[in-house]
Amino acid sequence: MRPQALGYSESVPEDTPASVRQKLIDYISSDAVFHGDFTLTSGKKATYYVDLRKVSLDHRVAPLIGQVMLDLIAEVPDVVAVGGMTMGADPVATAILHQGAARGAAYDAFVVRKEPKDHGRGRQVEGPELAGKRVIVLEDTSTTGGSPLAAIAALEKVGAIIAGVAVVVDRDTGAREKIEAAGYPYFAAIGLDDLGLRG
Ligand SMILES: O=P(O)(O)OC[C@H]1O[C@H](OP(=O)(O)OP(=O)(O)O)[C@H](O)[C@@H]1O
Ligand SMILES: O=C(O)c1cc(=O)[nH]c(=O)[nH]1
Repeated sequence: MRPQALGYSESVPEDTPASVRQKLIDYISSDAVFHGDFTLTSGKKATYYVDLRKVSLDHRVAPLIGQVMLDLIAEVPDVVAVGGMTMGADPVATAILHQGAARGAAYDAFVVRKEPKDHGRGRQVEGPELAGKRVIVLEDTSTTGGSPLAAIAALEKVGAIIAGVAVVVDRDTGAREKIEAAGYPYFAAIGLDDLGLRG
């Protein structure tokens, strides 16, 4: 509720999608960008690393991620579930699930294991049954696009229909091109220019 005592309720700004996205960019810039020499999952070398786990597991920032990602995928029709390759995608998926529920949007979440489980039910995709269902594959940070393509292979094996790939931070190093060339729409919430990381 807005404070009545101010007497100028018109001037108390609501959060807008743009202001929420800017808050997220600020948190990522201050808490999740590390400079140095890094080896990436693809084996490539890099001079900075976006450790999105630092913010996707932070109670102040996870709700912002959920809201920004909901806005990013809002126009993709008939999507019933979101998720991706564990573990970077996992907190992003649950943020969407919870923020979506708060908005009345019914997205379930799923987790794709890096390898099928070698006991129990032997599943690689955990969560709801996805055969014949449209899903969005999530990524926290995307470099080559190899991880979402591996997640897609596992999802298609269980009959899911891929409606697109949505990433929080895109490093602009070929993931979009690779995903689109494979025939999937690619959505990115935040890029190098937003984070002041472009060359
Ligand atoms: O676009 P790509 O070249 O596939 O690289 C990006 C992937 O690398 C990171 O995961 P990582 O493999 O470090 O695993 P983790 O999420 O389990 O930490 C990140 O979370 C992405 O999933
Ligand atoms: O390519 C990667 O492995 C990678 C890059 C990055 O900036 N952040 C991350 O979590 N993974």
